[in-house]
Amino acid sequence: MLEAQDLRKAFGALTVTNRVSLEVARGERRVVLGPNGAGKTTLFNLLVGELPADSGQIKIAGEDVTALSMDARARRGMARSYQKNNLFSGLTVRENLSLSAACAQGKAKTVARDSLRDAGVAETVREMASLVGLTELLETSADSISYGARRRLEVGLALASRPRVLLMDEPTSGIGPGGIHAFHALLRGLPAELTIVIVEHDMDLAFDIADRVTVMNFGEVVFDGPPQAARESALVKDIYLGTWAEQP
Ligand SMILES: Nc1ncnc2c1ncn2[C@@H]1O[C@H](COP(=O)(O)OP(=O)(O)OP(=O)(O)O)[C@@H](O)[C@H]1O
Repeated sequence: MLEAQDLRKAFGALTVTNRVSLEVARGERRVVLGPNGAGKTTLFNLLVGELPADSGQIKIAGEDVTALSMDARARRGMARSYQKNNLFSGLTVRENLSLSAACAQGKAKTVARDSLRDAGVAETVREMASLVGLTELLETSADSISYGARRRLEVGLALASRPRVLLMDEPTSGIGPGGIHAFHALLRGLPAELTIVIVEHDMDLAFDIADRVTVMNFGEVVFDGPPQAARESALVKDIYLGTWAEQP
């Protein structure tokens, strides 16, 4: 469903992703692990089209999207939920979800009460709120809900476009053990055919949800395999203990 072939990106003299290839099957839960600065966020930026790759190729469902804009990739089913807070804090949960659904359905030209009351938009909002466990909080302002609920709302916003591929950058960062538990329940409740790629720092959490794990270090993929193999890999352990050094 999502393929990257030999992606490379440099900022000046600093190469931040190099020879990155991955292939994520339809419905797969892929976790991308790696220490700070390994290039995980940059990889996401390349995949969604926020950054152009210097070289390499990206495909969604077999179609080459490397030259396409972020919007064009979104129309082909790519969505991303952000590490940073990306909500309209003055608006309610319902209004946030409605705006996202109206945009995704091309009904936001006159963003106003009319588009937000549209039956198709309202239906999507109901569905997404239920998927991310926010039905009870629909009328609450986004700045009054807990941090964990805000993170779930961000996922809801990304889902409102009914993506085929969802990229999540550290969706559980800073939400505490209870929030993490709720987030994992949310992940398990998402449609089985949705392809999900998650950047996650915590290995145990990653192993709990991953079908397959990709480990990055110094901008390169250094491991790609099932969670159990990642858990047993001396290389992966070394990277996490900080004793692995880049080979010349
Ligand atoms: N726009 C930019 N200009 C210059 N350097 C950048 C830019 N964006 C990222 N970098 C550098 O690229 C490297 C990889 O950063 P990136 O954010 O992709 O890593 P990461 O694995 O997501 O790390 P973290 O877990 O801390 O978010 C870092 O050294 C970072 O400083």
